[in-house]
Amino acid sequence: MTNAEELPDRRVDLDRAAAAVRELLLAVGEDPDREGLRETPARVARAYAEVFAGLSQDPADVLGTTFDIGHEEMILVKDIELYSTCEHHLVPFHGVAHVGYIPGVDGRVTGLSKLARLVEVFARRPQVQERLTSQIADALVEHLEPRGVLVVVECEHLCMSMRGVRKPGARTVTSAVRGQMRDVATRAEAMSLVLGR
Ligand SMILES: Nc1nc2c(ncn2[C@@H]2O[C@H](COP(=O)(O)OP(=O)(O)OP(=O)(O)O)[C@@H](O)[C@H]2O)c(=O)[nH]1
Ligand SMILES: [Zn+2]
Repeated sequence: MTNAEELPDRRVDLDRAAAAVRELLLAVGEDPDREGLRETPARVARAYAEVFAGLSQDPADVLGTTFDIGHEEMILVKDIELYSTCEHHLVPFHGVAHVGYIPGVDGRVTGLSKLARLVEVFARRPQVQERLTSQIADALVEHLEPRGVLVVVECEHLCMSMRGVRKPGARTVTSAVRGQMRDVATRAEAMSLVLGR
């Protein structure tokens, strides 16, 4: 995938989503026609369109803007807040991503905000945290051709907090390391920057 035109049209079907939410309310024993719920199916459909907007976004568009500043050392943006949706239970998981890379031989970099936008593209989809982490890393490898990439994601999963095992506060940490970031010393430097709050 190189540009938005090549993506299938995956914009959310609002009417279909609203009908499904109405069915869900009926299934749990609610009355979707009572005053407080009357607008809820349409409202939830719009909310889902926002929460899953990443399905119709292409990381190539986000990382299309690069500039050559000849910087060859590590660049790390940390504590990028994220909200995603667990694909198993369709409830949120939220936390932070730390995204770092070492530019390629040409020293080309992307704008710092683009790293946060890249996180959004993949977070706003039904996800598991491991895939979210590796997709961010692999998109950077594909589009920036950097020497190395490190992505660390730390999240609390509401499916573990509000239901199921009910362990609020448990945080899941995942990482994806590519290229020169695999070197022990480089990785240690990146991790010390991530952990140094
Ligand atoms: N590896 C991984 N697991 C996840 C993620 N989000 C949710 N899960 C887990 O997915 C699993 C689904 O397990 P199932 O046994 O099929 O579903 P369940 O009966 O609802 O499981 P419980 O949550 O243990 O009640 C659970 O253990 C969740 O904690 C994620 O991002 N990565
Ligand atoms: Zn879950």
